[in-house]
Amino acid sequence: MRPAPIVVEKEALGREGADWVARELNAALARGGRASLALSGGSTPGPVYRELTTRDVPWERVDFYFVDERFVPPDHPESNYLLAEEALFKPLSVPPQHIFRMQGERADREQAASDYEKLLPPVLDVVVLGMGEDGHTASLFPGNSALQEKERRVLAVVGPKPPPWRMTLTLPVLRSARKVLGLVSGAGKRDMVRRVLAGENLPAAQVEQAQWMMDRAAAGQQ
Ligand SMILES: O=C(O)C(O)[C@@H](O)[C@H](O)[C@H](O)COP(=O)(O)O
Repeated sequence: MRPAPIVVEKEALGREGADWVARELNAALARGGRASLALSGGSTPGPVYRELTTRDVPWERVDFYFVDERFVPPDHPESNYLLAEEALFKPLSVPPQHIFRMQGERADREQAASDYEKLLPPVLDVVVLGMGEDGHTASLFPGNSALQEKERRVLAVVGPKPPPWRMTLTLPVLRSARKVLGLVSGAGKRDMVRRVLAGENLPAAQVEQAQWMMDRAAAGQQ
């Protein structure tokens, strides 16, 4: 069943998002062993990542993965890795062996995607998603054939959001994740939020277990 969305003040999105992720990571760690956290890019998750660095989580037991990556080098301003590195990995001093990066600098995009499949755990514990105004999530864009993928866990795709070439987890991976937080902010996404929550045939609506968390503007409350 699709969880009811959580609506918070814009300034509280980072804090509430971080509380949610920290709680679910700790719940996953309470089962023993390590926990996996997969990160998205875009503008909305940054404040959540920064807040997370102050949360009480045994970070040395967390492995970091990526939901998607743009085909740019890891020090490029458009790199999702760079965002996570600055907001999360550096402040937490995460050792490199706990960071599983999508290699956006590779020329052979197909090979880079299939290499990443080998790194992914069978099931991700916690996933952070965003959503675009067109209803995309991860780098799964409306109308793209990647949405039909049933076998491959990671694909190289071309999308309308620049930079166009991207690597993305596929729906089977996202749909099998234990906990998914979808972050949305701004009035520009209001219409799409409504359609996704109504279960229309849009990429973001396919991840049915996602807990969407948004500010009032995205929820159409102001
Ligand atoms: O790397 C990316 O582009 C993404 O992971 C993408 O799916 C993003 O989460 C949404 O486009 C929302 O992005 P904003 O938060 O910037 O609106």
